[in-house]
Amino acid sequence: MGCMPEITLGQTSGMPVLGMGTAAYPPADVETAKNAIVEAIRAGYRHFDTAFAYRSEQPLGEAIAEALRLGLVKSRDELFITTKLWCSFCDRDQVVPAMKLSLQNLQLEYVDMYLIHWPIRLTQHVNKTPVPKDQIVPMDIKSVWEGMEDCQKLGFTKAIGVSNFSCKKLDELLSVANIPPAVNQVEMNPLWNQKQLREFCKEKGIHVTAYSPLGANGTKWGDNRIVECDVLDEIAKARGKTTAQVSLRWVYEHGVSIVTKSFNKQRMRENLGIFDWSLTEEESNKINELPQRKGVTLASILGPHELVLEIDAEV
Ligand SMILES: NC(=O)C1=CN([C@@H]2O[C@H](COP(=O)(O)OP(=O)(O)OC[C@H]3O[C@@H](n4cnc5c(N)ncnc54)[C@H](OP(=O)(O)O)[C@@H]3O)[C@@H](O)[C@H]2O)C=CC1
Ligand SMILES: O=C[C@H](O)[C@@H](O)[C@@H](O)[C@H](O)C(=O)O
Repeated sequence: MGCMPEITLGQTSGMPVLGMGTAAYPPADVETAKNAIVEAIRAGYRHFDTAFAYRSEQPLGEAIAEALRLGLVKSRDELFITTKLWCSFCDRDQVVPAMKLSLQNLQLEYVDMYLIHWPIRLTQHVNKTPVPKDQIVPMDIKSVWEGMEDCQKLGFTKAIGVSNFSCKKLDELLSVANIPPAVNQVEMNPLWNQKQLREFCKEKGIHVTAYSPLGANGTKWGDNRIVECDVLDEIAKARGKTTAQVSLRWVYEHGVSIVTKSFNKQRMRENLGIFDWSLTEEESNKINELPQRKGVTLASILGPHELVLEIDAEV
């Protein structure tokens, strides 16, 4: 697989640049998810991305316990774990309790990174989507961030950050934050290159993590336009790689970290094979010219409500 580089963010131990995502579609049962995660640890993954909303915290926790039992890792510190505050907890007094709930699901004493999942608040817990319009309200960034800072100060997480924040939302956050966000996790792949947001984050010292780097192939929030892209396919064939590897390598060469999900033994290994080769300038330029389109929208999750569409439209 080649040696996996790590990124140092504040007080965290190094974050392996490629992590395993755990948002499965169709949703995986606890046993399936747990077994896939143990397999990923066996294959060499040390960075895992979960969220309260994915219901994958419990299987991830069980997989970590199992990996420790099996001796696949010697201590929990060898793993980098990210989880996320769901929108229904985006209220000053609910942030620390939500963090504790996630730790309980994970059977862990701390996570390495805690992110605000989306810059919006839901007034109720919902099990069904689309969410009724009257339950979707703006999030008070200042007070929610105070709760996130509490989580870090209390030692529940090594670092805090955000996800799906636009330049505008980051500006708002930076103007009130005592601890600046370490990370902004956003969709990024050859068809949605996030040029503007990446430049903004670089200037402000915020590290970008790319999600859905394969276009979320086969899920309800993505499609096959990356893994079946002609331009990527041509490069892949010429280099003896797969379109997925070409996409992941292209994302990696932009200085960001990546979370990508596969619960398939062969594909999770395939996705690790991006560190012992590089794209030529000509290949990169070809990929850079691909027409852009945003894949993952909040509207596809919560419904096409005005506030949600506003968030989807911001870059
Ligand atoms: N912060 C946020 O709002 C969001 C965060 N995320 C996080 O990012 C992670 C990754 O993003 P995700 O949306 O899952 O999408 P990805 O782009 O990582 O694609 C995952 C899908 O592609 C398939 N796949 C994996 N490897 C290959 C391959 N080599 N060739 C072909 N198909 C492949 C997987 O199926 P299979 O398992 O069968 O291999 C899965 O269906 C998530 O799991 C989640 O942790 C995702 C969306 C939003
Ligand atoms: O059930 C669906 C999944 O949780 C999906 O909502 C996420 O992957 C999402 O795109 C995210 O916000 O992270």
